[in-house]
Amino acid sequence: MVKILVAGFKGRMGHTTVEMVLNHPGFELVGVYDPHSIEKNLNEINEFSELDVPAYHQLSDIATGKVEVWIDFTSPKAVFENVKFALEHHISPVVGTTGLKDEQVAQLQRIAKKNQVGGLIAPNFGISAVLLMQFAKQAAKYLPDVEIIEMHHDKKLDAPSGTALNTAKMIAEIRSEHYQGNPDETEVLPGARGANFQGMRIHSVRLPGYVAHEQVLFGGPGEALTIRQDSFDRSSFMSGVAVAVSKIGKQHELLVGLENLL
Ligand SMILES: NC(=O)C1=CN([C@@H]2O[C@H](COP(=O)(O)OP(=O)(O)OC[C@H]3O[C@@H](n4cnc5c(N)ncnc54)[C@H](O)[C@@H]3O)[C@@H](O)[C@H]2O)C=CC1
Ligand SMILES: O=C(O)C1=N[C@H](C(=O)O)C[C@H](O)C1
Repeated sequence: MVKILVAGFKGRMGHTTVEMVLNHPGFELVGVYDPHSIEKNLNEINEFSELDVPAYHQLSDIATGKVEVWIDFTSPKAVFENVKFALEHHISPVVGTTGLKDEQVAQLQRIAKKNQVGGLIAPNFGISAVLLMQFAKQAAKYLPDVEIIEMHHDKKLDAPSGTALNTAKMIAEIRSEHYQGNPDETEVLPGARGANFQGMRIHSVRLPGYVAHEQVLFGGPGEALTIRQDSFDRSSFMSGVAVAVSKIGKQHELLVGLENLL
């Protein structure tokens, strides 16, 4: 049994993850963490009243010796400290939280190496999104003019989404940086052309009712290609999280991208 702590357990993803862990025959939930929660035990929540799982509110209270894998669905402000804490206590992080800066990821990778701990940061655990990113990278080789539209629920904190930014980074591995659009264009309303990543424009939509969706649009002379993925429900992320938890114990470095474990 893999012994797991879920950080951010009161949130949308954290709650879905707690249910997945409890229903998985190979996983054991040994703790939950959320400094903004009031419960001391998960059994104080009605649907989990039969369980006995300690709920922690500060990092220093966590019984680290009992935890093998730290699943993190928290917030862009919290994730760095959480993952650093896990790595320094020889706990493998499986991180879905977005918003880490490149230099923070590099620092965490150094800490993982020093402590010989494996881990994964995945901008998206949904297989449709993993495939979209790979297909987009392939397409950009032939159609290098690209714009990304990501659409999310209106409670999301970061923009652009981690998936959109990662899509742009993957495309940038094979696309040379260049300006797209008319060099003389003006934004009549500031921001109209979206964020700019090496000339690729990224547009972020936030609307109630949406979960997580992305379109990558390619245009060439006389033709266009659109690649789209939709997560209609947060269960779409759970098989990816489960795969990562099952495989992470065999790793000795901090990986980025679920494709590294598929
Ligand atoms: N990689 C993936 O496949 C996915 C990633 N995400 C990402 O996961 C993160 C969480 O998303 P949601 O669940 O929608 O957010 P949410 O706002 O519903 O939940 C976040 C939870 O984290 C808690 N929290 C805040 N600071 C904390 C800390 N220091 N330690 C532990 N918990 C803390 C909050 O109290 C809250 O309960 C976001 O960054 C989002 O982009 C979301 C869906 C899929
Ligand atoms: O906040 C979300 O909901 C999601 N966040 C991730 C991201 O920023 O890409 C993954 C997915 O899009 C859902």
